[in-house]
Amino acid sequence: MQCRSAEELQLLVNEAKKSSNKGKVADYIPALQKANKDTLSISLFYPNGSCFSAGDIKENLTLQSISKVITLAIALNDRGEEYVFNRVGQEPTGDPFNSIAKLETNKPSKPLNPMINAGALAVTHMIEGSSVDERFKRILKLIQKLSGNESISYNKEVADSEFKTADLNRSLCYFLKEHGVIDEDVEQLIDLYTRQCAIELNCLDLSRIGCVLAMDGKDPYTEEQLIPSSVARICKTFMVTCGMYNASGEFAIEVGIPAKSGVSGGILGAVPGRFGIGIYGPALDEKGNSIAGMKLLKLMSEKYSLSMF
Ligand SMILES: NC(=O)CC[C@H](N)C(=O)O
Repeated sequence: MQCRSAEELQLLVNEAKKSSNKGKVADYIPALQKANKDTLSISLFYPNGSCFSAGDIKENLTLQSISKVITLAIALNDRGEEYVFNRVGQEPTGDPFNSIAKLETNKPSKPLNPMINAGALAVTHMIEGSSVDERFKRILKLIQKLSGNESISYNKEVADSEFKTADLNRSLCYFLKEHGVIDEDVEQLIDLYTRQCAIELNCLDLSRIGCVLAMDGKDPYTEEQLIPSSVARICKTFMVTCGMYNASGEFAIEVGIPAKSGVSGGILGAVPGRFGIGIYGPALDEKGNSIAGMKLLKLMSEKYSLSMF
């Protein structure tokens, strides 16, 4: 079953939106505090090009942690599975996304998965290119292709704001450097990472990216294989096991679709073989997931039988 109309979707949005007041906009990246806590929008994009939406889907959001899925796809392409997974693990942590704890206790010392900050920083380090600009352009280019929107760029204010305050991420990098997981200049890596997190798009763009992932990496319009299907499979698997931080298990039970969230309040969803989802709801729960976005996905999963389990 699929969503029959934007009106039907709007009713679910109205219901889910009620939970926004229990959440809080991210403030550890100062520029994100400007977001409107009560916003909730969604776009669903189907392989035949049809799209349903509710809320202001043209409102922009930055990718934040959602970018980790895209950089993983590039690193797997650039370096191959063996290289990537020798340096980053494949297991959920049960810890917050920016935790440093398991880097010390896990032996050998490597990040447990590519969806936590430590793992994502190691993955971004692996992206090939002769300069930060060139590596960043490669990330941006893939996002433009996946979303079919060449005008996507990054929000410099958000990137600068995170760059100035990213001391915890710097600590993760120095730890990784000490243990030989990365070997580049930390400021340079933080520059690239904060730019990747600040890539700015809207729900519609996000839902198109989700649709390509749902269709195993193939653009349903052009039929171009934008990401190899084996890479798309790995990305979607990490989205299931680690995509919603330390709420991924509960999310798998309650919603049951591959999804990745970011602290901007974005959620990228891919319902395998069916459609892509883009959500923006900046009020976050205590784990950093969009509180109304999670509620909306739960309502949708129940109504449209979306769970893959
Ligand atoms: N959970 C997130 O979205 C985190 C991304 C953010 N840029 C950070 O590194 O802290």
